[in-house]
Amino acid sequence: MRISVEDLTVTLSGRDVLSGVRLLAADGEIAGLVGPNGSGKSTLLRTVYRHLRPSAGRVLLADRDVRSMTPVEAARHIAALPQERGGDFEFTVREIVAMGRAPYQRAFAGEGAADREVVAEALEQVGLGGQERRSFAALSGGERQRVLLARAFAQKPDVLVLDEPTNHLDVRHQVELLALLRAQRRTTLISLHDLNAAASLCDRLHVLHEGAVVASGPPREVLTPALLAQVFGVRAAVVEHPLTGDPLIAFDHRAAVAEVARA
Ligand SMILES: Nc1ncnc2c1ncn2[C@@H]1O[C@H](COP(=O)(O)OP(=O)(O)OP(=O)(O)O)[C@@H](O)[C@H]1O
Repeated sequence: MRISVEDLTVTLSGRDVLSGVRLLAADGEIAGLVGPNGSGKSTLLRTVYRHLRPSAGRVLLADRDVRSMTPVEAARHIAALPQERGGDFEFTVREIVAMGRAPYQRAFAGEGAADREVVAEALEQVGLGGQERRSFAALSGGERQRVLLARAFAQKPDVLVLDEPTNHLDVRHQVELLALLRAQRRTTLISLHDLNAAASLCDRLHVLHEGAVVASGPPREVLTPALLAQVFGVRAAVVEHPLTGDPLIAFDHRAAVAEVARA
């Protein structure tokens, strides 16, 4: 299901944190949001999953404004992995993943066999099969991230909205997560700080800078040395990845250090 963001403005504490943002994730496509700290990525994602209300513009899922949906309807369509956490600490791994099935259960009806199957499958997908009884509070940051991702998968949404899902993950789990997202073939809007991960995963990238989209397109067209200098303030070469052929950004860490030293 396609997500389109139309002329979105979000005002927080009297300031337009996003202004006139337009972007698209086509059906089945993985669209990446990249941009420096504070550029508005989380604000945009929060507005897509209805945590924030736009002051102008709208977010459409296919042709429907997400604000016109009931909470249950929205939860059947959109699953989010937000950056902020909390409130989940007294639960086991399985209980948290099973929460993803709530939008499909009638009040007090509890879980059915089909729900149990979906929960088990989601746990397997993130490599947490067999760990159902562990307490969420006792997990590492990366394990928690994978539990919350399994909850989003268990929701069986049309659209996944993921805010920095590779945070806390070691490199193997990062690679596995990206492979899992590719294999899902589900419309996905994802923010990533790791530009090389974004270049390899995303069909389309949207670059945010100071609350506005400054470039959109396939990673190869968007991630140019000029854009990296203008938007991120870094010197970098963009070469071809020797194993995959994806664009590979080689940052000049010495230049960055030299600039910081000069400032
Ligand atoms: N509740 C709020 N009230 C006022 N300003 C806010 C609020 N939440 C975020 N902002 C501001 O909005 C801007 C964008 O923040 P946002 O978290 O969307 O950026 P981001 O691109 O996700 O950043 P990061 O890469 O650091 O996670 C920042 O300047 C931030 O200080």
